Formats: sequence, C-alpha cells, structure tokens
Amino acid sequence: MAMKRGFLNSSKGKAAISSDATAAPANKPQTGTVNSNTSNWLGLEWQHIKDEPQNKIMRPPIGKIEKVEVPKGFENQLEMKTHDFNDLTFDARMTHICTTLPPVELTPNEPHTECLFVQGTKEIFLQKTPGFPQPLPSPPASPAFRLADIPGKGKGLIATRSLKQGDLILVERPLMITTVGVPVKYPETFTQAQIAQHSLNEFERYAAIVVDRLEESRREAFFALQNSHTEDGSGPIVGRTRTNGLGLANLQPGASGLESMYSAICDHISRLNHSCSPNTQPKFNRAMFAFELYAVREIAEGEELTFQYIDITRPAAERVEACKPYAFKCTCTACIEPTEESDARRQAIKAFLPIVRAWSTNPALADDWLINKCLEQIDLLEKEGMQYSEYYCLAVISIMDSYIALGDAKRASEWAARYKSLMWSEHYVAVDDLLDAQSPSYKKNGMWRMRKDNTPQGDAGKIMKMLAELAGPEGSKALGGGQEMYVFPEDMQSPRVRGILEKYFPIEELRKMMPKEEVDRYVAAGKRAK
Ligand SMILES: C[S@@+](CC[C@H](N)C(=O)[O-])C[C@H]1O[C@@H](n2cnc3c(N)ncnc32)[C@H](O)[C@@H]1O
Repeated sequence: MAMKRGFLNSSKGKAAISSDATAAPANKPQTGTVNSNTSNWLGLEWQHIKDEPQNKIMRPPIGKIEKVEVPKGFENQLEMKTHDFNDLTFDARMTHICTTLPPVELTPNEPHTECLFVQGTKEIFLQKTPGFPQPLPSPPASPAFRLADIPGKGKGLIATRSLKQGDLILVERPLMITTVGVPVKYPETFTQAQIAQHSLNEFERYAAIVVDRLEESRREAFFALQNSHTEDGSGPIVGRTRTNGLGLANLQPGASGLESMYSAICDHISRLNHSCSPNTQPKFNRAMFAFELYAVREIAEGEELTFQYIDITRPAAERVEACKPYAFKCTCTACIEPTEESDARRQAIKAFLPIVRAWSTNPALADDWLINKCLEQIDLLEKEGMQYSEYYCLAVISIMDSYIALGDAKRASEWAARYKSLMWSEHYVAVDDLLDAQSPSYKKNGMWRMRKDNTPQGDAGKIMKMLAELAGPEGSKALGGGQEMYVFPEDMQSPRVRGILEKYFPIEELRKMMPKEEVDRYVAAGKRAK
C-alpha cells in the first residue's frame, strides 16, 4: 500500500551512438509488436540526471545567453556499431542508437520516423507493443485542417470544417524522435556557461546524424519548422527540436521521469500553437507509431486548433512564466483577462480526485455524493475550456463507475457512451461492453452494486474502508484513485494517517501478513511520526 516511486539512479553514461543495421531508411521487414503514453509537453528540458561531475545531462539555459568558447577535445566518440539488445544494463541503456521506425514499408509511400534512442526503447515497440507495426489509415480526401499565418503567432493550424468532441483531426507519424539530451564529458575547469554550451554542441552533433538520415522532403519539412531558440546557445537542429518537440514518456525500460522522456517532432502537429483553453489533444498510438490529434470539444470551421504546452491548471501569473521558454506571451481569453475566479476554478479542478471505491465504502457520504462532485468538476472544466485534461476523463468515468457501484446499469451505460468519445485520454480504456444496459458485463464488473451490498468483505473490504476514512469526505491527494491506491511516504508519518492505518491493521496482524523487514520499516516510520 505504501509506495515509493523509483528515483533516478546515477550512472556512468556511455557515449556511443550506433546505427542500427536493421533499420536504414529503406529497410526490410521485422516483426514486432505495444501501448501508448504521451505527455503533453512541448519543447525540451534537460535536467541533471547523473551525479558524476564529469558526465552529465544538463538543463539548458532559457533565453539569451552570453557566447562562450568551449575548448575542444571533450567531445564524445560517436561510434557506429550494432548492439546486443539483450544487454540492458544501465550503461548499455545510455548508449544511443539511430533507427528508423516502423522498420518495414507497410503501405507504399508511408512515411518513416528517424529516431535517436537509448538501448531498449526500440524493443518496447518491436517486442512489447501489440499490433506494431500497424499501417497508417489512408488520409481523408480533404483534410480537417490547414496551415495558415496566425497574427502574432507565426504559423498555426486552422479547422477547415466544424468538428465535434472526440473527432479525429489527423494522424501523423513524427519526422523524428530524439532523447531529451545526451550525456557529456567535460573537465572540472569548465564554467557553467561552458558546460551548458558544450552540452548543446554535443546534442547538436547527435541530432545532426538523425536529421541526415531523413528523406529529403522530410528534412526540408524539419528545417521549415520554427526555431524560437536562436539566442540560447542551441544549434539549428536542437533549437527546432526544443521549439517543436512533443514529449513521449515511459520509453526507456527501467527508467522514469525525464530520463525515459523523448521528444517527437512533427510536420503538422508541431505547428499547433498554445492555448490555456486548448481545443485539441494529441495522443501517441504506439502500434501505428503515429500521433492522433483529437478535437476535445466542438470546434467551428475557421477556428484555430490549439493545444497546451504547459500545466494549465496553474494560476495565470505562473502560466505567463511557464510560457517564457517558448518565447511568447499567451493571448488566450484566460490570460488576456485573468480573473481570480478562473484561478480558483483551476485550483479546485486540480484539488479534486474522485475515488469511487473510497466513496462507495463510506456510509457517511450520500449515494449521489461522488456523482455530484464529479458533475461540479465537469462544470468547472467546461467553464475553463479544459476538456482536454485527464481530470475531465476521470470525472466522466467516475460517474459511470459510481452508477455501477449503485447497481444502475441504465445510467452507467449513458455515461459509458459519453466516455467513449474521450479517446484522447492517456488512460482511455474501452467501455464498449458497457454501452448496452442489458450487457452481462455489468453483473461481472467487480464494482457492481458495491455501494448497495457493502462489498467487498474481508481484508479487501477493510482496506477500502480504511482508504475511505483516510480520504475523508472530500477525497484526498494523499490517495491515488483507480484500481490501485497509494498512501504516499510523507503521509505515512502523519499521526492521523498512522492512527487510521493501525485501527484497521494493527502491527501484530501485519506481522502475520507481511515480510518482517517491511513491517520493521513501517514501525520505524511510525516512531518518527510521534
Ligand atoms: C511549436 S511552435 C508552433 C508553431 C509556430 N507558430 C510556427 O510558426 O511554426 C512554437 C512557437 O510558436 C509560437 N507560439 C506558440 N503558441 C503561441 C501563442 N499562443 N502566442 C504566440 N506565439 C505562440 C512561439 O513562438 C513558440 O515558440
């Protein structure tokens, strides 16, 4: 129950770059198969991901920087070789490879993506992605978007027809995907500015290899993209990558956070300008190796298509700061006329996390309590034009689940239909079997009538009641929702939390259920709490 997220391990990064022999641009079939995860993150941010002073990935500076000379002789050796992909030690994972995906020509003229990966990422697609590689759908006779000049924003995309919530606007395979930085070596005598510049230079060299591998028309498309990073030491390739990259998460085996993050650069989707009330959301389809762009609410013909580059649940003043790295000031309605009400609504949206299991086992709450809270959340999200967000999808599916817990299949099926149009959700799960209220899937659902019948019983029931009490009537950020629930380590030390945990699971009982070391650690955390 108590979970600690994995932290980055430090390691010596190797700096070899290899060209994958199986994947030159015109390469031949390989089989393979996966699942998708996009994070809404545009542009590139590096962080220290290693502790060794001489081998780091650096956070590059933002804005104009002083020009510095970088002494030569500390560049990485860019070796071209093939690899044994079974060797997934951390060092091996830090070895970069160039590859072309999908590795086959699926339909004539289908575009490929040039990739700069660390070891193990390609295998996620080839070996762990069901359905990979899947061909792209044939493009529609008339696209739902066009490229246009947008006053004050450079270029952007405009809807060529009206769109409904959930409509698929376009499917696009990225031009290229790169790691968010490369490990660099430098002597202790380097100044911070030299280290930053050296990191950018090294990244430019790696990225240039990938750009060189692009087919000519795709290379031209890459260089036609905007570069907003012309005065921060970035080269022409890294500058465009930082300006136009969409984040792709969880693509490095065994790693998390920035370390497993990649940046995808697209011909069309990278043209989307930012809005704090965006009307589209891209989702990466791993099987197709392509982004799908969805309309997250109704869009009128001629309206600009936008998505969010930053965390837009933050107050207006913080959003202004967050947009600075992208070299613009947001002119969406929420930013032009910032109000305290809008900031408060965004804060309330962020603060609420529906936990169906916690509500359904809490007799102190009314039967319609969670449904009403989720309806309020949907109302706030719609007022702020934030239907793109996971909060929206979570509120809709939680209402469906609440009706299941109440044993009301008719209403649950109405909300299942609504949820079905929210395909852009990162956590989207198919609900087709719940669209018909008569479906036998209802009675088989683990939450069916849970609220009515006071199920489940036993330890599972005890855990849920305990979580309900921990969450309190308003729900709590201390608890994550969904199938799994967590108590975060910092909360384990709170006397209130300890009191509730020990009421349901006294230490003596835990000793019979769990390994000794785990219980000892838990007891020690409790002592610190007192
Ligand atoms: C990914 S590009 C978007 C497409 C770009 N406008 C173009 O001409 O190709 C990001 C850059 O577009 C501009 N941009 C994006 N959103 C904007 C906005 N809301 N207002 C003004 N400029 C914006 C900024 O220069 C930003 O660095």
